[in-house]
Amino acid sequence: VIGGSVAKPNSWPWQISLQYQSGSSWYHTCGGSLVRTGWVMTAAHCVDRYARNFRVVLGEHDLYVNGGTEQVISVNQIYIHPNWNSNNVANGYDIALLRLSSSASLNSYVQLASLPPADQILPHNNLCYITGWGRTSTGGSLSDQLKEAYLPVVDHNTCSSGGWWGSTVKTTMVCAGGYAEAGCNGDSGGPLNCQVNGNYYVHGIASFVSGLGCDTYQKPTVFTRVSAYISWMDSVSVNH
Ligand SMILES: CC(C)c1ccc(NC(=O)[C@@H]2CCCN2C(=O)[C@H](CCCC[NH3+])NC(=O)C(F)(F)F)cc1
Repeated sequence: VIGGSVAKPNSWPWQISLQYQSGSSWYHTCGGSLVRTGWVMTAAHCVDRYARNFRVVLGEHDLYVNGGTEQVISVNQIYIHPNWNSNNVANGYDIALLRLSSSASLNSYVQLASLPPADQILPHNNLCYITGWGRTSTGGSLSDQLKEAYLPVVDHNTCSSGGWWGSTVKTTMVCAGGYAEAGCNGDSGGPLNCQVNGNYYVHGIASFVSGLGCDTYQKPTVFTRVSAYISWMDSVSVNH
């Protein structure tokens, strides 16, 4: 996350750290959201590479400090959207569901995300926050502690216009961005937390930013629009 500030610990209790094993160590690679006690929602591009060992850390704040609130659960199965094409993130479908090997215990540090109703579209400038442990500057290092940044919605009309993202952005995506705030590598898969009638809902899954830099002018962070995939998620979790 570029800009913003360190989040109050566990104030986004559905945020998870998706980690992969290399040798005997584990590394943060993406964010994600707990959507059922046994299911995590993340980006397809986070898990579409060669078979890796993944684990999910819930109740996390500082990646390098054991705060005593963490729950570490291994990933049993990965369900990537069937239409996802790793060679073309502009197509959309950058969404995956991870089946956990055991159920998370819900408490004040670990809670389920609220998902929006199917097909809900938020208005321009709707209040949202991106959260994540991603790079704090383009080419910089990951954040040790979970960060949050104010990222108001940029409506499709604006986001898909010339000078902005143009036709790269589809209606199955949500754009959000200030001018100094943005998602960055390592925030992928994490939530765009949007306030609707006083409650926060996960409306986006961090998908891509400009290859020219995470906070490039008129290239707001692009998220998978969660409300476009409610029925797909229901069908996966009901059948598995
Ligand atoms: C749509 C197409 C023209 C396109 C547009 C932007 C990109 N951006 C990028 O690839 C930049 C550079 C490093 C990682 N990155 C990203 O945008 C990465 C992974 C994208 C996955 C693409 N296979 N995503 C993120 O950093 C984010 F925003 F989710 F936190 C890639 C492709």
